[in-house]
Amino acid sequence: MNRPAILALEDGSVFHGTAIGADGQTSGEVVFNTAMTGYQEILTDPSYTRQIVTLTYPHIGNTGVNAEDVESGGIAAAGLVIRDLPLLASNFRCEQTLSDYLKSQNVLGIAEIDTRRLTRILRDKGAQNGAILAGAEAEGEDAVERALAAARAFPGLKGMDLAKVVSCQAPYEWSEGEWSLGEGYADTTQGERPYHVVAYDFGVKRNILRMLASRGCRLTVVPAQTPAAEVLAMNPDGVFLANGPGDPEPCDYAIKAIQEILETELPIFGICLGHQLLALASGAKTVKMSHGHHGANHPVQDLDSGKVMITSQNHGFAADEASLPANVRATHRSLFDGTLQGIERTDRPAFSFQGHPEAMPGPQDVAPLFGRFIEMMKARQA
Ligand SMILES: NC(=O)CC[C@H](N)C(=O)O
Repeated sequence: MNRPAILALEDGSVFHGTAIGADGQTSGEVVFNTAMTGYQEILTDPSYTRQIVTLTYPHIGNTGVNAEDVESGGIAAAGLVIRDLPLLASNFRCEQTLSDYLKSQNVLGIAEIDTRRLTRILRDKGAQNGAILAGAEAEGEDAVERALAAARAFPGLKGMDLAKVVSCQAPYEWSEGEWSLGEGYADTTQGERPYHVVAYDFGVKRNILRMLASRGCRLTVVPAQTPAAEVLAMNPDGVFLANGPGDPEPCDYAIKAIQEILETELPIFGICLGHQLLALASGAKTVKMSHGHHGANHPVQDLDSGKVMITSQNHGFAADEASLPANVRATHRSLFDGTLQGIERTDRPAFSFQGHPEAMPGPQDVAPLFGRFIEMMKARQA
């Protein structure tokens, strides 16, 4: 039996479809992601907290879901919007259908709407606040009115500090990710990983931790509001600033901590929200973008080499290149809209990237940035 669902946007657009997840109501900022694969990683990326994600690829759910392809402990997105849910989920790793997965985590989803029309609205007008009603909530003459009211009641992500909401509550150690010293070493897998990295958890994706661990990092993941003094007392070789949801600007605790860590000579590497926070801590400004970047095929240019990389992206805010102070250099730029994609401090061993070098989902072109962080720690140890 099909259950009804409604998606409403703050601009008054209304879509009628079928409920594929839990019944009830949800609201958030509606964004579109153009990646063709990775729906499970997208749903569980904490950076999507309070965002309703529509996927432009039309068939979503073909391979079902499994317990491994997750970027956090559960679904973080506020809702899912798709064109078509296949009748059958089929893959040797499939443990559950996408629909059962959404229901089991009490997350709403809507299918059988014109996602091309929706995407054009978001592209032309910018990301919209929106709401989904599903099941009994979507029935009755006043359902559309209630959906529009819920969409307009969402306050918007600007000014919203979500990093401290999704962050871990207590520090923990991370070692998942195969590590070896590499070719040429007799003993490739034994012994202690050589670099101790403290990672600020603003909503960290697990594949970032895996990629650091597999390059020789022992990781201590700490809550977003951990003061710099506590981090420095752990005597790290480097500090990592994670991705995360919401607006970077209100994260004053993180900006202050990063400023204090910048006073030392510790290597710092930031990804996405971590990049925006490094920019803010260095005196630059961030801005809300129109519809942001969410996809796995975004061309980004390395400004030093001229090389163009295909990258994975998920952000709705950006550090403003025009606001960079003299001791911050632009290192990367988006070839889609010219926005800033990477920075480095000229006076400190600190750099950051706006897109996702860990690329889950996505291409691996930017993965060497992890190696750059390792080289900085190696240089400091020497
Ligand atoms: N993936 C991220 O870290 C996103 C950063 C920030 N929340 C933004 O939307 O721009």
